[in-house]
Amino acid sequence: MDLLAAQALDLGVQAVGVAAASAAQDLQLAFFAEATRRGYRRGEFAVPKILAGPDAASEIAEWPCDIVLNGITGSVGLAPTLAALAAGRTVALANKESLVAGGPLVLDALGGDPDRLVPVDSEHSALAQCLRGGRRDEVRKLVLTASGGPFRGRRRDELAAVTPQQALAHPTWDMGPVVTINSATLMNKGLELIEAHLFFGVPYDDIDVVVHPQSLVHSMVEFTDGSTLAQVSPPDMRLPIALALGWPERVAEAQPPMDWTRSQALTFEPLDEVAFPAVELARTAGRRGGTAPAVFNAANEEAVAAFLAGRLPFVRIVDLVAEVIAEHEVVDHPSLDEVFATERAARDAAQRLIRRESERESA
Ligand SMILES: NC(=O)C1=CN([C@@H]2O[C@H](COP(=O)(O)OP(=O)(O)OC[C@H]3O[C@@H](n4cnc5c(N)ncnc54)[C@H](OP(=O)(O)O)[C@@H]3O)[C@@H](O)[C@H]2O)C=CC1
Ligand SMILES: CC(=O)[C@@H](O)[C@H](O)COP(=O)(O)O
Ligand SMILES: [Mn+2]
Repeated sequence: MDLLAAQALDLGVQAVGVAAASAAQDLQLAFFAEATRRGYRRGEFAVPKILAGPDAASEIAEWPCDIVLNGITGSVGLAPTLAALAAGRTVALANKESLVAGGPLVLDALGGDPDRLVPVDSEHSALAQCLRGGRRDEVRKLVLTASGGPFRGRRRDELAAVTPQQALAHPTWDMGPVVTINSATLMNKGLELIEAHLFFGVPYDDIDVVVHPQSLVHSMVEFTDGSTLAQVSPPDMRLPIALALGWPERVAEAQPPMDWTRSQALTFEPLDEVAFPAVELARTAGRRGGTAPAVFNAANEEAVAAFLAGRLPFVRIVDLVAEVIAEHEVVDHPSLDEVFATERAARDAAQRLIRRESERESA
């Protein structure tokens, strides 16, 4: 809170949105405390408007600006994405879950201008850069790279007892807890597979996933003449964020480049689909379309929260998502209300399975 207040003061931020009313009060107090600490007097600093509540992020997303960067975790980011697009903004999208949950609704909201949705996710930024290298009818496939997470190389039976602390130790990226657990289960790559299909309109059959432990090649595009273009840079989000904010222009010195004077290896290996079935599950949900991807994501969000709270074993995360999907009757071409209702039902179903699992464990 103190850091946010200090940053808001430094940047002269006009408005801040927070989910909880108590957080709004804390932020206001932190803001005035920081201004006092700096010796500012009334009138010497701009007081940002602090919006609170479940609609705060959507309200902020509608504010007049050049571009909205959605860096919220979870499909709770869908409403702000849609609000920003409806207000005519361009959206730089880190929040992949909003595209997965509400894909066709988000694409419709672009009003025929695909440039209003710009990828921030490192793989999709890489793909967008590589796609500049040829015409769309020259693209044979997209290749998404995956670090493989902290448990790369382990068999399924070796994953049974892994702890949240182990799963949170990502080998190459420093990220928030949900996306980090998703990287460990490979659910992140499943979400990114659906995200790539929606961003670039490439069929699921033509999107591959390959494990690349160094996270230096952020993704690749293979063209019909046999050429593959790869985007390479150190694992650092400053580059994709800067590129998204300035798209299609590059921002000079966005981050330090690769050091090609140093010996280093770039390695690639196939994904172990038995130990990590998340990508195949995502492919099935994505191909099915309708509400299936929203269920995939919502059930996963619940399972990840339960794993982090010590209420669900790691290997059960993906199993549970598969079970919730199996129970779900897909609605084709859902409205926003139908997406929300589907998500609620998927979360309830996931919670029931998690409770049953905990009861079985404690019996
Ligand atoms: N970190 C990375 O390198 C990358 C992240 N992404 C994606 O970006 C998104 C964010 O990831 P990351 O930054 O790592 O996650 P963090 O956990 O670090 O940050 C998540 C942010 O979401 C906010 N948030 C959560 N719920 C709500 C809500 N209901 N209303 C408003 N804000 C909310 C949090 O606010 P608060 O702090 O107030 O809780 C927090 O600022 C995810 O979708 C992730 O997959 C994609 C590529 C790379
Ligand atoms: C930085 C970023 O874009 C993350 O989504 C990252 O890709 C996670 O890495 P893995 O999912 O490949 O482990
Ligand atoms: Mn990514």
